[in-house]
This record gives sequence, C-alpha cells and structure tokens, in this order.
Amino acid sequence: MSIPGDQPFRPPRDAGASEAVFRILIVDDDPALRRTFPHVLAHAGRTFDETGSIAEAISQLEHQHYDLVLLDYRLPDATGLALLDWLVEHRRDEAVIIISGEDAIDAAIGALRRGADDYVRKPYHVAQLQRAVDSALHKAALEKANRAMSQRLKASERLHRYLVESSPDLIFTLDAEGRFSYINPRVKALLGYERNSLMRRPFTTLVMPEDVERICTLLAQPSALPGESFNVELRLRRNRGAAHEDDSVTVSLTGIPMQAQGADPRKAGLYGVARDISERKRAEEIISFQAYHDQLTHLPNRVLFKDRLELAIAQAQRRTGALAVMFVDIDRFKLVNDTYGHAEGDTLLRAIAARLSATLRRGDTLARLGGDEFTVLLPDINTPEDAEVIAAKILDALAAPIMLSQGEYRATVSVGISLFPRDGATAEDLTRHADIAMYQVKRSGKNAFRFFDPALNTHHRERITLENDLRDALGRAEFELHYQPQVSLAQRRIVGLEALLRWNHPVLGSLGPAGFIQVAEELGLIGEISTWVLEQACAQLAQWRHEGHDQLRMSVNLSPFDFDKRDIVSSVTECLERHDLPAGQIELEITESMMMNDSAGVAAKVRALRAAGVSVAIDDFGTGYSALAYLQKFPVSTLKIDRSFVRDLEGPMTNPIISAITGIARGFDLDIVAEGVEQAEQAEALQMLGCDIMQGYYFARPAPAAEVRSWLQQPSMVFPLH
Ligand SMILES: Nc1nc2c(ncn2[C@@H]2O[C@H](COP(=O)(O)O[C@H]3[C@@H](O)[C@H](n4cnc5c(=O)[nH]c(N)nc54)O[C@@H]3COP(=O)(O)O)[C@@H](O)[C@H]2O)c(=O)[nH]1
Repeated sequence: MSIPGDQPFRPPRDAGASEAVFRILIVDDDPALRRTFPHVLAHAGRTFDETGSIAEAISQLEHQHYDLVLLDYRLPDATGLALLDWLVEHRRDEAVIIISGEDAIDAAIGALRRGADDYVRKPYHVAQLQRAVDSALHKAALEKANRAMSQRLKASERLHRYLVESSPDLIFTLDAEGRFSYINPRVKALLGYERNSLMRRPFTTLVMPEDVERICTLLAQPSALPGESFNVELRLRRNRGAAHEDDSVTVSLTGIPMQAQGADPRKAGLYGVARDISERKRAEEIISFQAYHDQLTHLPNRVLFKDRLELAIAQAQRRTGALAVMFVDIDRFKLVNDTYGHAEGDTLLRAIAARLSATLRRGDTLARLGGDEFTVLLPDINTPEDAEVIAAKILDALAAPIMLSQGEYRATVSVGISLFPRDGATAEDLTRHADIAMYQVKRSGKNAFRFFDPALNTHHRERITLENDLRDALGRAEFELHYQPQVSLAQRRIVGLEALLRWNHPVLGSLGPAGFIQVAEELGLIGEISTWVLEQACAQLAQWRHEGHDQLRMSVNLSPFDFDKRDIVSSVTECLERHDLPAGQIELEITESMMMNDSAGVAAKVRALRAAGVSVAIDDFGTGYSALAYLQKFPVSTLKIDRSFVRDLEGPMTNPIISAITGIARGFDLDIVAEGVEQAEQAEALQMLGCDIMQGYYFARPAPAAEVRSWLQQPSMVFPLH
C-alpha cells in the first residue's frame, strides 16, 4: 500500500531503545595511547573500538555507526581532516573530537571548520578530555533524541495526512469566511472536483440550492461555537462534468467550529467531515416506498390511502367541501388467476391499474388495497354527479380488451361510491360504505357503479354474518344432503337420485343452496364443499347399492369453480374408487354457461370424465344459448329439460322446445331427464313427447336419506297416479 506524499509510511522506530549505549571510535596511530583512552574515559554504557589509520577508520565507519570519534590529527595515511571530509560527504552525524599534538592554531580552526566538535591538544589533561567527551556525548545524545523526536513527528504527521487524505469521507476546513482552506482528495471521487479548484471558494459552492439557506442559517447560529459540533444532512452538488446520473450526493455533515488563537472564536473557521449517505438514503426511500405502496402496481397501498383520505377529510371539513371514495373490484378476477395462473393475473392487475390511473386527475388517489380491490379518492368534488362521471369513465376505460399472453381479455369492474359528508365522516366509514355499495353492484350483475345507500348497510351486515357462519359450517357438520328421486315411468322405479345440498343453520334453520352456494363460490369455499358433497353422495350410493339398489344413479351438482381450480377428474375417479362404485353410476351436472365459457378447459375435463365412464348431464338445458356445436365439443350423456319448459306444458304438442330437445337427445343418443314435474298432466305430456325419466314435486320432493330409503324399498310411494 502506498500513501499520498513522497515517502511510504512506516511505523516510527523506538528511538529510545539505543539511547543508553554510546559507541566511541578511537583513531590514533599510537597503540599505547589508543589503549589508554578506554581507561580514562570508561563509563557505563560506553563501548570503544580503535583503529590506527584513516583508511581503517573509514572501513570501520562504513559498517558501524558511532556516537563519537576521537581522532588524532596526524595519521600515517592522511590527516584527520580527511576523515572529517568523509563524514561530511557521507552525511554522517558522528561527533568528532580532534586530539592533536599540533601547536598551530590553524590546525584546530581548520578541524573545527571542517566539522569537528572539539579540539584537545596532546598531551591532554585527563579531566579536559573527559569533559570534552562528556560534552560531545551529551550533545550527541540530545541530537539523537531530537532526531528521534522529529522522526516520530514526521511519521505521526504522515500517518495523520494518510488518514485524512485516504479517508472515504470528505474532510475539509473552512476559513472564517466559510471558504475552503483544505479539502481532501476524496472530493474528486465523490463530487468530481479537483481539490485545488475549490480552494478559497465558498463552501456553499458545493451545496445544492435547496439546502443553501439551511446550511447558512446553521453556520450562523450562535450554537456554532468552537467545540460544539453540529450534524446536518444535506445535498452536495456534483461537478457538471462528472458523468453521473444523479446531480447531487446526500451527505451527513458533521461540522466542528475551530477557534483561532486570540481571534474572535466565531470567525475562526470550521472543520467538517461529510459522509456519503446516498446509498443509505436510497435504501431508506425504497423501504419507505415499499411501506406505503403496492409492490405489483406501485400504487399507494391501504396505509397511504387511509392517510391521504384522512387528510382529505380534514381539508374538506375546513372548507366545508365534499369528497368521494370509490371501491373498485375486478369482476371474476379469481377466475383469471385460477385459470391462467398468477403471472397473468398480475399482468391484468397492472393493466387495470394503468387504465384506472389514466382516468383520474392529479390530486386524485388510486390505491390498491390488495387482491383485486382498488380504491379511489376524489378529494374535491362539487356534486355527486362529479363522482358519477369518474365512475363512468372508469367503466369506459376497461371497454377495450386487455392483451394477456393467452389472448385478449375483457375485464370489467364493479364500483361502489360513498360521499363525504353524507355517507360518513371517517376514513373507515367512507371506505366501508363504498365497499358495501360495490358489493351491491356485484350482486346485481357487476360491471356498473352505485352510490352507497344506508339501507344496504343492514343487508351487508347480514351478509357478513352469513359469510362468517358459512366458513364454519363444514367444520361444525351443518351440511346435509337431501336426495330427489328421478323416476322412470316405463319401468315404474326410481332410476336415479339427485343429491341436493342443505345447510342446517343453527339460527336460520334449513337453508337451500340458492341462499349460500354463490357466497361459498365468492369466498372460495366451494371446492371444499363440493368435495364433501361428492364424498357424501358416493358413500350414500355405496350404502344403497349394498342394500340391493345396485342400478341407482346418483347425480351431483358441481360449481363452475370446481372445474377452474382443481383436478376434478382425479377427484371424481378417486372418490369412485374409494367407494367401489361403477363410474357410470355417478352423474355430474354442469350448466350450459360452463360450456359456453370454456376458459377453464371444461370441455377437456368433461371428455376425460366421460372417458373414465362418468356420466355428465347438462342442467337446465335450453335456458342458455344451447348450440348443437357444444354437444359435439362436450360429450355429455344426459340433457335435463329445465322446469320452466315443463311448467308451461299444457298438452303433448304445446311445447316445441321440448320436442326439439327430445329430438336432439335422440339424435345424439343422450338420456333425457325432465325436471320440475309438478302435475300429472305434465308427466303425461312429457311421456307423450318421448321423455321417460322425470323428477319433480309431483313424484317426490328432495328428502333426507332415511326417507329416500323407504321410497327405494316401496317405489309406488313416488308414483301417485300411475
Ligand atoms: N354446486 C352445487 N350446487 C347445488 C348443490 N345442490 C344444489 N345445488 C344447486 O342449487 C340449485 C337449487 O337447488 P334446490 O334448492 O335444492 O332445488 C332443487 C329442487 O328442490 C328443485 N325442484 C325439484 N323439483 C321441483 C319442482 O317440481 N318444482 C320446483 N319449483 N322445484 C323443484 O330444483 C332444484 C334441482 O334442480 P336441478 O339441479 O336443476 O335439477 C340446484 O339447481 C343446483 O344447481 C350442490 O351440492 N352443489
């Protein structure tokens, strides 16, 4: 690693470690004299080496540092001046005392000029020599300590410079006028400026215009006194030349006012550290966005909608104005989700969100509460008609089909509207009442809008209670099957039974399916209920077969949702296997509408069921847009003539529809069951029209299994006149 500056940084050496030892080199050609020096200069911590010539001394010095050189002036190979020159030339810091027998003062002066520290004449006085040596070593020690100190200082300065200059934070100082007096190189990477270009320029040059006033106020505050740091979040502007998508960087700035000696403390300047918190801010923004927005559509979520609605209510109250809340629910969204999968469902939700957004003005809020539920806030309306116009626009916006990967899809929505102050004064009430109004739209055919009507509230409460009860009904074993016989006039026996669901409600008593099947479908409970019905009907049929009625056929009603959601084919065949029933003795009733909207692949499932031997009947045949083509696509086994045709029957030739249906059945080799037979005349007319199997109150009403058992044992009970 290298650091900015001229030298690599290394930790300072421990200069004190060698301070106790003084190395002294004696350079004299007189061996006897050389040997006397260590004796007269002996002292703890002193070590001596000796040489007899300049050349030997240089060679010694080349390998060893000395604190002091005791140098004879006149040596065999040169004068001591030569060694002094060598020491200067090699930038050596050894102290030198010349010990010379020269009388001439010039020699002494020359030696001192060439760098000797002292000059002692031979023969020397021991005390004089000792003083000179002590003084030279003392000086050498001081210089050594000084050098060590300055080395430590330099190292420490280099360390601090390194820390500041390589800091990931922006570090700067401002002078008393708020202009940069120092800024570390980080400014280049962070904001794209050359540091020199900023020197002496005001700090505010770097601050985004929106934040300038704030930072100026802060700097001018009396609390910005020396030692009292402050922290502020602000945006610094990037150099325009810096290629970056953001024009600013958000920093957390810690400022510490500096006090100059003797000057007005407030004007001494500022030391600042700015940390780039853009990433953190971005993460915070994302988290906050996610907390208040729906991830799929990026629309405001329930929390933000409530917040905006509460604000809008407060504002409307102040100005005695009005606002509208809409509850928008996609019709049959579940079908798309279950049939095409969640990815398609998501695409549809996004597309609808975009269409709805486009119908609204700035200031209105469209939110997604979850699932297929959206809400709209119109914060400022003059009359209910204003909301009506927007609701109509919303319905219109969905008129054009939406492109899904499976093809075009025509989505519709049901819209409920509540008004402030008329329908409530709180966000909860307004949203709930819009929801109730939406619910009414659903019940009366969908794809429309409706204002909240207080009378609906009671109805809604009842519905909520029913929903809650229905969720618990299976667990509390409140369902029961009744069975209605299908009789053959020719054979005078019960050939089949239709299983019809009843709910023994703990408070409301026995409820027919008309009162709860649709609710179960809407709540997504129908799958479990159908499974129970199928299981129960098969178990009962197996029981009756066991009792000897082995030719009976059991009809079971299925919901369109059963074909959407699960593998109905395996559910049915597994149930048959479980109860050891021949497949042909179970008949599943499907409606014409299921055939017409084959989005869930009903045809393929019907074919698979038929291939497995299961009978399939078309219920209420003739009431929809029955087309012969459907009968080819859906290989059903039975047509059930709807009771509306039977009711109108006054004579054998009075109903061309029944004639047509019986003709079709013959053509396609299908069984026919006429339902809703209430009178003997109807039975006779049907018989004349070639219809043998009948079902209706004329023979028997749907009844619990125990009663049906007695009819099975005594079929005459269900043939009143025949
Ligand atoms: N998904 C499921 N749907 C079911 C189930 N059980 C029933 N249903 C559906 O509910 C519809 C109404 O059933 P219900 O109230 O039981 O009415 C049946 C009969 O009681 C009634 N009927 C029979 N004979 C006559 C008659 O002579 N006159 C008259 N006014 N009504 C009569 O008709 C209903 C049976 O009709 P159908 O199914 O068309 O044969 C019912 O239609 C089912 O769709 C269930 O378990 N799951």
